[in-house]
Amino acid sequence: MEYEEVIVRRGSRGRVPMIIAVHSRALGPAVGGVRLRRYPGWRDGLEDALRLSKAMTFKCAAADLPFGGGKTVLALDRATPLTPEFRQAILDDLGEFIASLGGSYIAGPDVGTGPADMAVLRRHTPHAFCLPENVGGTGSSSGPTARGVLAALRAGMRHVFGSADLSGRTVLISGLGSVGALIAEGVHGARILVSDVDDTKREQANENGYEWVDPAQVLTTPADVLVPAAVGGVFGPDTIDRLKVPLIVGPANNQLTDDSVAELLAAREITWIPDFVASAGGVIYTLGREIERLDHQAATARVDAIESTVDRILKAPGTPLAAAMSLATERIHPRTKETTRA
Ligand SMILES: NC(=O)c1ccc[n+]([C@@H]2O[C@H](COP(=O)([O-])OP(=O)(O)OC[C@H]3O[C@@H](n4cnc5c(N)ncnc54)[C@H](O)[C@@H]3O)[C@@H](O)[C@H]2O)c1
Repeated sequence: MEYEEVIVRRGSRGRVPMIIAVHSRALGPAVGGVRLRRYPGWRDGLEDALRLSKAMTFKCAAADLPFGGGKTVLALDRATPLTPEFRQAILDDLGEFIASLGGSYIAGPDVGTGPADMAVLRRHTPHAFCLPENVGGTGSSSGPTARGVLAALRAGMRHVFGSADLSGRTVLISGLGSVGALIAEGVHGARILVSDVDDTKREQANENGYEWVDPAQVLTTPADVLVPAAVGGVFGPDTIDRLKVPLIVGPANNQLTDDSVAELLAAREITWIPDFVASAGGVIYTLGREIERLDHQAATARVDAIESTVDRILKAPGTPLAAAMSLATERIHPRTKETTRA
């Protein structure tokens, strides 16, 4: 089994299956978000926990963090309404569960949970991060996530265009949400195109002087850089033929339908910066501040170091995905140096 520990427990208050998967602690305590969503059965939740905890190991290792990969899934059934009381009961159960692990797993927010839920866990255990600002946490991670994407973008620009200067370049941002809007504010000098399935964002785009692109046209609109900042699974064998961009870098998780798409993008001479590298700014910053107790400057410097990580990945042979995976793997399993005796 490639996982260090996988525990499934049913909470005594909420009676919801809670799955904590610890993929690896080779580099430090396992960190990973708490996913609270409905599943056909708890075994489907288990699959998610296994897949996502492994992805966290690689995300942390690629970011050179002293943490391993873990994940929690709280597998709701399809029917029970998620009332505030029920939510509280589930989180109290989980808080006790995490406390019983003695620090081998540290929880953060993920799909279905946020900083306020982490504050509930903190009543039971110190092993939760990304707390609201009013209880001493760093609050939303969107700012450092956007900062990390901009760092990755600079490295990508240098690789593709020979300069990180965005003047006269066209940047197309898909998803004008909390991260996408901050990226748009940060791409100084560029012509900015934005797109969102939420049509009410059109006004926000107009007010800021961004040009609007219909979501159906995103994959066929020519631009210098495409920034996926909405949902995953956007690049697959049937969609990438239409792309008219030389560089893709953005925060959206799991952008490729599967890893083999990285080869197809490379064959089309499109530079794709792996999402788990580009999107790591939030986790780097919040862990740094709340768990490692770094000051703002030191944690921000770590986020900015995404630029040199991407430089390194883009200089390595093979696709950027293969290079990022191999960088992470080297850190997780450093090759033991052979010693010879005289
Ligand atoms: N917030 C973070 O710190 C963080 C960290 C790592 C990764 N991410 C990932 O980055 C992405 C953006 O995160 P966010 O916090 O800004 O989310 P968000 O929910 O604030 O914004 C997402 C935006 O995308 C839009 N959208 C949804 N589907 C779309 C589609 N098919 N085409 C165009 N627009 C679409 C939504 O209307 C929304 O405006 C997500 O994939 C998220 O998982 C976020």
